[in-house]
Amino acid sequence: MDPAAALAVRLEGLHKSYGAVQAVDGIDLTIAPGEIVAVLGPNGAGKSTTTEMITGITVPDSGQVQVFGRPPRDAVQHGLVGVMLQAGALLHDATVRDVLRLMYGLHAHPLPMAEVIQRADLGGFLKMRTEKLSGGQAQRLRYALAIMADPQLLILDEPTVGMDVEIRRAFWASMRTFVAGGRTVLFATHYLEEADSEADRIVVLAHGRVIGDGTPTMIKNQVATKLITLADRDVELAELTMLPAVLTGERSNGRIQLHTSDSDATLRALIATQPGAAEIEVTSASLEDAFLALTDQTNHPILQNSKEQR
Ligand SMILES: Nc1ncnc2c1ncn2[C@@H]1O[C@H](COP(=O)(O)OP(=O)(O)OP(=O)(O)O)[C@@H](O)[C@H]1O
Repeated sequence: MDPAAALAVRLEGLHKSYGAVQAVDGIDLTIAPGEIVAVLGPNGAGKSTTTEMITGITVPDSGQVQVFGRPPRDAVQHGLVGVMLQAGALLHDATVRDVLRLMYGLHAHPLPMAEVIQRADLGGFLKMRTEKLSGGQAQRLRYALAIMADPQLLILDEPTVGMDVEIRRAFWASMRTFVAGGRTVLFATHYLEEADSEADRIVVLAHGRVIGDGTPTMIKNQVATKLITLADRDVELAELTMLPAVLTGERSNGRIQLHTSDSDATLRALIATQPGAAEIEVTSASLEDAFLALTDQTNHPILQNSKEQR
């Protein structure tokens, strides 16, 4: 058997640009069957472009994509892949039931319709027209369409956008039971918390490249960074950026901002070595800030290969 067929997803040297924008800039990634993988990254990191290439919707400029050892479109046609794209178009002027029936006919071996409706929790609004659905309801319909073919690999691009907290929780609970039998899931998200609670592996993308790949705990330690700010007087920025665990330092609105991966270590050294340091504050950095610090800090991927240390 082709060894690639034993992998759910294999990406090799993937590149895709749109004009001057390098959306995906050399991604290598393998995903084994049964893995639940979150692709985490800020806006424009290349998450959607990557998921679109895995589903065959977007063709890479260079590099290879294999899904269960097949070209992506082939895998989709064989019902091996279920896809839920961000804001995927839903048929207009039709009810939820109409959409389900229409799509159901396209699959060779679909799940029983009652199971699709129950798993996506659509029972309460089958007669509603698609244009009247709330953001969260539309997402549940997209989810139903994704699982309908009884796929081995589910690809979900920011599946919980527009869902309130309760629906989000129910969605993930349903998803967990659906994949419990060993299906593979790849989902894109902006939310570290969601990646942490739902995935057993997190791949971090920034600027179209993989900058991290590991367990949620490992990635959380890397991206859940802190921001230390202090008055911009009687201290030297260059000296502060040399303190332990500091990732980046900059001046902003009359203050100095230090991005740190270990605020305790940075603070101890700051107090010990900088008598002029004043008006010190420590806050949690936003995920966007953390990504920026991680990608600014170095030109080479700093977290890569962390998977091997799991
Ligand atoms: N069809 C397109 N035409 C032109 N540029 C595009 C297209 N699709 C994506 N891009 C650009 O490629 C880059 C990567 O976009 P992509 O949507 O893959 O990122 P993302 O991580 O999914 O972002 P988001 O979280 O905002 O959806 C961005 O700069 C985006 O503007």
